[in-house]
Amino acid sequence: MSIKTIAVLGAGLMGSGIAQVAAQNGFQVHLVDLTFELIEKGLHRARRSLQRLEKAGKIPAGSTETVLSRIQGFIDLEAAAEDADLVIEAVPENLELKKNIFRRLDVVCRPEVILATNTSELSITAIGAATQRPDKVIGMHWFNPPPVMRLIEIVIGRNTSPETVATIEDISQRLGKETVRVKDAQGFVTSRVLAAHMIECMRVLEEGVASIEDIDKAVKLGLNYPMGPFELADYVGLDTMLFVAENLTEAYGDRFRPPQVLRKLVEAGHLGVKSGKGFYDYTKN
Ligand SMILES: C[C@H](O)CC(=O)SCCNC(=O)CCNC(=O)[C@H](O)C(C)(C)COP(=O)(O)OP(=O)(O)OC[C@H]1O[C@@H](n2cnc3c(N)ncnc32)[C@H](O)[C@@H]1OP(=O)(O)O
Ligand SMILES: NC(=O)c1ccc[n+]([C@@H]2O[C@H](COP(=O)([O-])OP(=O)(O)OC[C@H]3O[C@@H](n4cnc5c(N)ncnc54)[C@H](O)[C@@H]3O)[C@@H](O)[C@H]2O)c1
Repeated sequence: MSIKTIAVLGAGLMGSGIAQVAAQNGFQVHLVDLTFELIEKGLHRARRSLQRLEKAGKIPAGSTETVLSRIQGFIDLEAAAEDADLVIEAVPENLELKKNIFRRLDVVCRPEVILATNTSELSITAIGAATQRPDKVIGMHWFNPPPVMRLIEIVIGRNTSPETVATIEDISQRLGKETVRVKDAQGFVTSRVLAAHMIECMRVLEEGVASIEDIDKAVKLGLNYPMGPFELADYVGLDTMLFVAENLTEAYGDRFRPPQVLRKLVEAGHLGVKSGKGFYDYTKN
């Protein structure tokens, strides 16, 4: 099947970036969120990113608006998905929400359409089981920011077919990304390893070993990571990191138990860059 139109569900941090990358590579995109205001916010993020790429000469001069014109906003999931050739879901990290959405997609999408999820760590097999096409359900795990990060982690559910894997590898390549194949184990490779690193850094903070700023500086300059753990947690979203840590704890035990400092920030509504405050305060500049 030739893939021309991609429906992207969720216009948040990830969905807006995924929609942008798809549009940059010539696909028509149906971008879905709960309100047109949220879709506008996502398109604004994509516009700013495209302008950066244009300024750096990474996309042709004047192409920002052409790329954006390939993205159409929808608040009706069924209307967005019914003529899509591929669906990529990027709604919040909640298994029941994702299963419910996949159930609805299964009713409305043509039988041959692949349904991919950008989940950070939830079970692809469980999401697939909510549909009558588990062979066409797959994890397509992108990284933040999607226009810059080079990898898509392809997560193969228990019933995902080899044809589905091959099609998603091909599409990922057409989107300019490298891929790795990973089994459907909680946290896959990247979220499990990242969470272990971040949680240990939060424990170091809680034990009073060093300040937020000095832990970030140590990891950046001493270990050569592009961002310190607290900068990165704020960037990814503290709510997402808490969901990931809770689910990893259920799968692997106490070593992933979410530190209090993370839980309290989320309870206070401080979700990182997207809410204006997290480990750092972004409202000051
Ligand atoms: C939890 C989930 O399931 C999985 C995840 O997503 S885990 C998180 C994965 N992501 C990471 O680990 C990100 C770590 N950080 C980084 O790689 C880098 O800090 C970064 C790429 C975000 C920014 O790079 P950095 O050098 O720190 O800053 P900056 O100079 O602003 O950006 C570098 C280049 O990227 C570009 N860039 C950064 N963000 C961009 C965006 N959103 N859109 C377009 N271009 C962007 C900049 O314009 C710049 O381009 P240039 O080299 O041509 O000037
Ligand atoms: N933030 C990251 O760094 C990152 C990286 C890789 C994967 N992920 C995963 O991607 C997914 C989305 O994360 P995010 O950071 O973009 O979250 P986000 O909160 O920024 O965006 C989620 C969007 O989905 C929308 N939404 C909620 N219910 C919806 C529905 N029923 N239909 C359509 N849209 C709906 C929300 O309004 C919101 O705009 C999660 O599964 C997350 O684990 C996140």
